[in-house]
Amino acid sequence: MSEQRKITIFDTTLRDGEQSPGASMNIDEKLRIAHQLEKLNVDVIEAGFPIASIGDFEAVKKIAQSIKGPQIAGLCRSGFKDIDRAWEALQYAGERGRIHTFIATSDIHMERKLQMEPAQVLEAAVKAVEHARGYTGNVEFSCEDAVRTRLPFLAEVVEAVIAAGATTVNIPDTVGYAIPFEFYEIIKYLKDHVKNIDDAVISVHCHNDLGLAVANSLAALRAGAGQIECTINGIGERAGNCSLEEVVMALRTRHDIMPYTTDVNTEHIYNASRLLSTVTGISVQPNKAVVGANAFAHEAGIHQHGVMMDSATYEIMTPESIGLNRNKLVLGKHSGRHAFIARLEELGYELQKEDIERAFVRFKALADAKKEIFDEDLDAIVADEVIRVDERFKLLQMNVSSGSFAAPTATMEMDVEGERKKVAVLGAGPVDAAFKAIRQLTGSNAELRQYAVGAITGGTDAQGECTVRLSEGGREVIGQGADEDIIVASAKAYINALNKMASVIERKRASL
Ligand SMILES: CC(=O)SCCNC(=O)CCNC(=O)[C@H](O)C(C)(C)COP(=O)(O)OP(=O)(O)OC[C@H]1O[C@@H](n2cnc3c(N)ncnc32)[C@H](O)[C@@H]1OP(=O)(O)O
Ligand SMILES: CC(C)C(=O)C(=O)O
Repeated sequence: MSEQRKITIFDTTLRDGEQSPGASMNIDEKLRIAHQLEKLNVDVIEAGFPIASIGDFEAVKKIAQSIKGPQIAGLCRSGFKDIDRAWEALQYAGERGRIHTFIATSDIHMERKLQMEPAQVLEAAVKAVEHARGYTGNVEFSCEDAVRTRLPFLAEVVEAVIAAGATTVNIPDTVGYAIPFEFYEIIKYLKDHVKNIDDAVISVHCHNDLGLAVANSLAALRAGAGQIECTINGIGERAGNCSLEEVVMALRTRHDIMPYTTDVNTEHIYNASRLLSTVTGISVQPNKAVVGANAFAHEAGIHQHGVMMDSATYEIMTPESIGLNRNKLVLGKHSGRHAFIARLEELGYELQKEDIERAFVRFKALADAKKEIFDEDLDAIVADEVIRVDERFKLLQMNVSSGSFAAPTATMEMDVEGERKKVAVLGAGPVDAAFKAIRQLTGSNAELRQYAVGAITGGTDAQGECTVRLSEGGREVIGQGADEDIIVASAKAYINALNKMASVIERKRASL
């Protein structure tokens, strides 16, 4: 096996990940995720795009102030205004602050989008890097749409930005077009043709439009790349990015043929995945590699028999290696605060005393209605009682009558921006009546794009979990809610989505 190489893990969940439709996070939510990334021990956290909005600027600043350990990056276009704004937020991370500036280099992007000549793009790239170097010695430059860029021009840009002071040069597959052999050749070409290539770390940033983001990233390492950009659960623009958990676990599991290491504490992967789903409302598909609900489940008799004899017969990694701990205390109505707090801590939640108390009261109420409380129930409780408390619209109480005889009616009482309001409304069904009542009370015109209901765990006493996707003025948000009563869960999800929409609109308005 050739020499060991440490790979830099650059997490962009809070920037490219946030570009997933509906994944917008507020400042507190971003900070919560950043703390989890700190526990994972990623090398770099890309915290946002500071010039995009006041909210994003504040989030990057707060993360730069609070997170110790990982470097903090902020994205900016090649214009000086973007770079200045990025550093204004990143300066709080001191030497750990990284300016990440970019411009597209493919013919289609230069001609059709930027309407710039290649020479102008080259000049803008060099000037951006030089300007960023005026602030920090930690500058990353990305050639957007590198995979569709003519290779001699790509090499020219890479050489020029390294000469200008870029310490990391990123080669993104912006549209997820590459296949592994080809991506290997692109990185190899740069290694062979760029004179000063060893003066910078070569990074890759792969999108998943063909489902090849992880494979392409691994191929690039073989050709000499030293940094992988990735996101938790693979979220990101369109089909998403290279998934952190997949690429890191591939490196750990197949270390026999890939002599590369990372510093990621993989035991925090499962909690990171769950926390992100809870915060964004974007759940993980059951068959998702590494973190899906079925990733360590065995259905077929032959498999079950094998696993009973030796789990390695059908498991190529252990659940414990990603922090999925099967040996846990069973929580139920006879459990006390000690076991409850211990479980929350195992799940990665660090809560204030008063948050724990509120969550515990809700836990006891749920445990009265339900035999066993699962981790997913605890996630829903934390989401409702801790993560979503500072909201503009709150459900106070509701009652819905429905059936095959009387017209479905929802009576709803809400706190709307500090004012107690009540209404009774008829609907085509109970959910329709509840949603109409919420719309009347909040005055919202958002369009309902998707409504889904499921059970958090098995059994008829399971909590119902609802997901609601709303759109308004071209913006899309996802809301989630959970409750033993699925109509109440639906109302909570709708209200959660309205709160997210309000905060997205407010952040955008503040930045204009
Ligand atoms: C591949 C990626 O993922 S890149 C990151 C994508 N992420 C985002 O876009 C999210 C954040 N973006 C935003 O909030 C907004 O797009 C802003 C604040 C950056 C810009 O908003 P606006 O000024 O309204 O411009 P808009 O988004 O409509 O158009 C983009 C402008 O940036 C220019 N541009 C695009 N990329 C670059 C670049 N790398 N360097 C310089 N200019 C660029 C475009 O040519 C266009 O310029 P124009 O306004 O002179 O025509
Ligand atoms: C700005 C770059 C890194 C990017 O997100 C992309 O090209 O997909």
